[in-house]
Amino acid sequence: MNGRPILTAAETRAAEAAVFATGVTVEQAMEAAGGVVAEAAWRHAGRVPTLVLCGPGNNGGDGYVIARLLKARGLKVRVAASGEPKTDAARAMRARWDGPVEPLADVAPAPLLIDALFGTGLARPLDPAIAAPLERLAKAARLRIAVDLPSGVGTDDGALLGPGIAYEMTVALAVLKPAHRLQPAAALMGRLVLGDIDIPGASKLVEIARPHLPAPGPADHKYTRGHVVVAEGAMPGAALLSAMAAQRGGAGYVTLAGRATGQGGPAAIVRRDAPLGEILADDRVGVALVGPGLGRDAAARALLDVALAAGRPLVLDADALVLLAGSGALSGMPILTPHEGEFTKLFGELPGSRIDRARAAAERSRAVVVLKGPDTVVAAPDGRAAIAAPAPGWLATAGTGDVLAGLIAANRARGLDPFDAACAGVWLHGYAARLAGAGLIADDLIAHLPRALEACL
Ligand SMILES: NC(=O)C1=CN([C@@H]2O[C@H](COP(=O)(O)OP(=O)(O)OC[C@H]3O[C@@H](n4cnc5c(N)ncnc54)[C@H](O)[C@@H]3O)[C@@H](O)[C@H]2O)[C@H](O)CC1
Ligand SMILES: [K+]
Repeated sequence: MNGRPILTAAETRAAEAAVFATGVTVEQAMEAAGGVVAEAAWRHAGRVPTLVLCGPGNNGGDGYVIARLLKARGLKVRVAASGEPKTDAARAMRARWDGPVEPLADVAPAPLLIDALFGTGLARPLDPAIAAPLERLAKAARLRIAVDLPSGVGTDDGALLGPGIAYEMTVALAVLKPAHRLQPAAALMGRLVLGDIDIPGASKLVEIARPHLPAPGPADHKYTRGHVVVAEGAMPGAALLSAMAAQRGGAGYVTLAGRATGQGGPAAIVRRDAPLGEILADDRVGVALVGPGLGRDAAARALLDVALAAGRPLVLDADALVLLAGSGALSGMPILTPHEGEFTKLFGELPGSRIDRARAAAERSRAVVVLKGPDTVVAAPDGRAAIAAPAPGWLATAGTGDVLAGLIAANRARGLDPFDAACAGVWLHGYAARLAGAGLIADDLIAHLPRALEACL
């Protein structure tokens, strides 16, 4: 799978254990971890008086190493701890720290705060006796750096288990964890740096990577590049946005068909008033996109039924998802693109993290599920899943979902597998949003798609 692996706390421990089984010691891994964080802190903050907060586990162990290494570089470093170290490796690192260790409760702040209280081992919400001084010291500092994770977030679900402090930098150790990309935790990370400590991790969960989308070759023509048919329903503006996004997103041929309610848009988009079933009977149709502006009435239902029966690759969005509520497994592995509200209507209240929920929904529906949001998750029925890197909050505006559906449709029509097509669409969408910048509207995203595509050649 493309993209940086993301490992849960248990998977990270298993990856560490596999390395320890080869003869590497925990102390060596901890020295390496402390080394990468000290280096990153030095490069980020320079010669700044520093306070390192150490917890009871191996995250705290990393903290004692960081304190020693920064002190060796000539920094003024103080250490405060929430208690005595509880692991052998952390005790060993505590013993190698030659300065005092102050109690957390009443320690004075410093301009740089390094938080090594808890990492992947946090098992429950932070006690106020730890959360209160952490918050006080973070507020008084000028710069805040988190070791592996901000203390007080759920590693696997990104939940808030502490004061929700925003850091300037987080140094993820060995691999990314779900909390680095899942909200609300992801918003606290600041600059996210991956600290390589030579512990390889493989996972069925990755960060969505820039896709490779080669330019059309000499043998390509409009149909090999992908023919996207977008169903036009009650609100034709939404379908037009999807159609334009599919077109600028690389599709060779885009047709609007269905209720023939719309007008306007580029002359290169073909409008047909033949019955949708007749149009989808053409085996050169690469994908049918149904849902944006579809409506929820009998006519909408009829269009959806025609598309479901046509046997073409499908992308189902918006109203189509609401109409699908209560249906079981779907055939042909369609791509479903619900936001939270549509997801709940479609699948009910599922337990677990956004990743767990998207995976369960994908398995149940036999579809690729794109659970949209500030931390979009893509999941396939075979367990593959991917999380998008943070995209600009400016995407929270009308029509951007229609653009995403069109982009995913274009990538599916060009022949990508449903999971890869969904990931490619999400990546292009986020990248186009960064190019479009502050105050973007959905139409601006479409205007920036050619440059986003160029980045993938
Ligand atoms: N990824 C790697 O290869 C390496 C990671 N390292 C660092 O180790 C931590 C994980 O260490 P671990 O000891 O498993 O967990 P923590 O330090 O996060 O904390 C466990 C410790 O805390 C207690 N505890 C849990 N929740 C609470 C709470 N709410 N209040 C109080 N105490 C709590 C628990 O009982 C334990 O005693 C990882 O993040 C990296 O930073 C290593 O350096 C090796 C390489
Ligand atoms: K931490």
